[in-house]
Amino acid sequence: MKGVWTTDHVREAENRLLARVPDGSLMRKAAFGLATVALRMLAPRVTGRRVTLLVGAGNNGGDALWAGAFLRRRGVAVTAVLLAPDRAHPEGLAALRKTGGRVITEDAREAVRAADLVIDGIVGLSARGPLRPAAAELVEQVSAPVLAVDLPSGVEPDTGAVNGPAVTATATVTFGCHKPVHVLGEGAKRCGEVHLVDIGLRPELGEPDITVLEHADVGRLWPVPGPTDDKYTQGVTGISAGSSAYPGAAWLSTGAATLATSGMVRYAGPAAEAIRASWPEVITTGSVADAGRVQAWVVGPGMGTGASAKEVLAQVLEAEVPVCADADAITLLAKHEDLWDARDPATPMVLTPHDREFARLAGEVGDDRVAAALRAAKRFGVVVLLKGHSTVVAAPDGRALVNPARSSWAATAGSGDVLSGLIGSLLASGMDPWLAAGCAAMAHELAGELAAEGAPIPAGALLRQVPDAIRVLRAAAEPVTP
Ligand SMILES: NC(=O)C1=CN([C@@H]2O[C@H](COP(=O)(O)OP(=O)(O)OC[C@H]3O[C@@H](n4cnc5c(N)ncnc54)[C@H](O)[C@@H]3O)[C@@H](O)[C@H]2O)[C@@H](O)CC1
Ligand SMILES: Nc1ncnc2c1ncn2[C@@H]1O[C@H](COP(=O)(O)OP(=O)(O)O)[C@@H](O)[C@H]1O
Ligand SMILES: [K+]
Repeated sequence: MKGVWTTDHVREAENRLLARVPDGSLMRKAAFGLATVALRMLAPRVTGRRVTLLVGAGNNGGDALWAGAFLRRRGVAVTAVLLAPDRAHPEGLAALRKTGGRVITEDAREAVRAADLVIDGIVGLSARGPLRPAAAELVEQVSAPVLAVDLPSGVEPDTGAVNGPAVTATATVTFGCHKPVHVLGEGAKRCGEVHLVDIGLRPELGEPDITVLEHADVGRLWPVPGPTDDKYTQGVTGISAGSSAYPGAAWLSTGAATLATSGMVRYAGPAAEAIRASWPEVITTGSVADAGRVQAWVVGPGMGTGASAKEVLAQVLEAEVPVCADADAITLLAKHEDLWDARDPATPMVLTPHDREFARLAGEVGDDRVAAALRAAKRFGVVVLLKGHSTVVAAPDGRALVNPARSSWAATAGSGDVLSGLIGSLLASGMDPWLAAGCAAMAHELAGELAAEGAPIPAGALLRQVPDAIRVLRAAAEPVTP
């Protein structure tokens, strides 16, 4: 598991650390790590290569200047462009000048265009809003790889939001820990490869604000049948989905539950015949009332939002087993407040809205997706999985998890139905609902990646890769044999 800390918490931790280490040592450590990554990006030839530093008003620029001094000692031709000459970090500037680095304050276009590598030290943790026009104009001239200091300038550090001109980095060096920008939204895409440089901050940081699961974590958590298990003991998943208009949603969701875990799947709804034909191992009935016992329900995909769908949703909520409510079930819950009364608040529930469903339920998502999901989770007493390129999973107790996607191939019609089936089967296995949603999000994204291999895919292709995705996750959890 990887931890992520908000800028406020990073700053507090930095202040505690700064109080007990010699002046300037932290920045030099950070800059040395930055220079090391820069050298790797320049390799194999380093001497005589041209590195241009874009230097802003604060310590972010200070890091870039100190790194420039380290690079000079390795024979790199370093030019620093000072965007705020009066406020450039004095010690960093002195260090660069001492090593023979060139410093310019105007006519910087050529230095930017001719660079082999650009280091973005325009703004870091104190960044607010997009790049200012002068910086934006310079950044537009860049064609070389960009190494961002702490974060790509112009991106919001705590949300990853991009609301105007911002740097797109080839790689980003983060100091001490990961921050929200490195895992959230457009910002995460702008970071490129993220390198963590240890500056001794970890002991000062406390509990992370956001968790990012890794393949091995999910592989370890994935339910595996034991020698004494049978089809019931592993948990039975119930799927209440589909309609005559949308039988495919039922097919995708049921298929995902069938492929994700070894227990049993029951389907209840109007697509029973179609399900029987393609998933013969699923026990099908026409209605939730006749379905028999399940350990978790998935409800909503393609079920419609009329009176009969509302009645079905109420029955599922009254069953007092964990529920994953998706798609139309979310719209129904937003429309009919009385539906919430059908639910036992102590029984786990996962809601899986995309942005428009979220807006119906809890207002516009806004830039801060983690805060929005946490707010809704607390308000409704449920786990909220907010879909998108970075999936956010928030629990009512304040836990937040982010699953950053490596590609966007999963953004295709019906792929959300697959996700709900995965979550349902993990809930049925008895997994904590926050982890169930997080593990499902990762398996889902990985299945999409494996299926796509660089070309668009339908949701059915993503579904078929679920077993391979589970294999990859479980393999990551196995100890490496020498
Ligand atoms: N505090 C520490 O001990 C350490 C800090 N480090 C570096 O310090 C950085 C934070 O430094 P600072 O707090 O001095 O602030 P920054 O360097 O992030 O920002 C400096 C100033 O830039 C201006 N600014 C804000 N938004 C802007 C925008 N969109 N365009 C242009 N200018 C903008 C503001 O006036 C702000 O105060 C970190 O990102 C990291 O790079 C590292 O050296 C590690 C140690
Ligand atoms: N840009 C994106 N990059 C990666 N994954 C995405 C992106 N947009 C959406 N997804 C994922 O694709 C799925 C889409 O679900 P949803 O919007 O419910 O579609 P549908 O209702 O058609 O199944 C979700 O799992 C979501 O997280
Ligand atoms: K930066």
